[in-house]
Amino acid sequence: MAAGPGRPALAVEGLGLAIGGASILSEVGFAVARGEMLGVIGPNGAGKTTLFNVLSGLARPTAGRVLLDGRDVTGLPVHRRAKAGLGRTFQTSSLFGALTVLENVRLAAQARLGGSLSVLAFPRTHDAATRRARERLAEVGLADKEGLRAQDLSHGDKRKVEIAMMLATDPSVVLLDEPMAGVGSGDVGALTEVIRGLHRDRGTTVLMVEHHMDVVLGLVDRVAVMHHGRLLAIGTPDAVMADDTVQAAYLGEPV
Ligand SMILES: Nc1ncnc2c1ncn2[C@@H]1O[C@H](COP(=O)(O)OP(=O)(O)OP(=O)(O)O)[C@@H](O)[C@H]1O
Repeated sequence: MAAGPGRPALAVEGLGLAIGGASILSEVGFAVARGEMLGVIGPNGAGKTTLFNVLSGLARPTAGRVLLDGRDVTGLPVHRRAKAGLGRTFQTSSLFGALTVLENVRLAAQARLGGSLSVLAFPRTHDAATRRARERLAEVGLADKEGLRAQDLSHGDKRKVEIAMMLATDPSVVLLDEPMAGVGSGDVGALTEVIRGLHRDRGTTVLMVEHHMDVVLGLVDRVAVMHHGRLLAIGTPDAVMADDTVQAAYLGEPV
């Protein structure tokens, strides 16, 4: 299939993942429109992180397909999907603590711009990467913290650096895995606004796993509810939260 404006930014069809006889994901299918923000929620162990692993290429599904802008990327490794425009942040911090904020983001920018081992080309790439890193840090509101060591930041600011690193790779679709995990209540509002900006100002397509229901429901266009490795429901926050099967899943009743 060729890429085109009417095509979903990301789609999955009949996704399944079985490990040692256990079915971790089963018949998961949905499509995310360009510029849409989709929340992925569900009780612990529902398969949300595994779904993100399959989307980003860390895990290979045993059934089904992943389509990025209409292109079948199911067989592509992580770095090829990243090159095709898929960005991801993780539940746990992926920063180099001893490096500064700017150095962390510059590394991501350099990876995108293509490093060169030539001593003649290096200064040029380095300058371009520094410029790009500073732009992305400004976008997430951390311009004044570029010289701090990453390990000295609050959890909320670390998450913002991770988002800046992801943005430095120019993704068109981003996967945010529990961006609020470990973030103090005082930082949740600012981080929520950074994520809202990704969507509103950049038009980035965003999929976000998050346990903070108030954050998810206040941000997203639609919510997908996972339960026992299956897609239980998908729709607007109001419709999904009014769904009896979703209520039952959260109360631990059989659905
Ligand atoms: N490599 C694996 N081998 C065996 N079981 C696995 C593997 N990866 C995940 N699982 C199991 O699959 C299920 C789904 O796990 P997953 O981490 O995707 O859930 P989750 O919805 O992200 O949970 P949480 O909200 O707690 O992060 C769990 O029961 C988990 O133990």
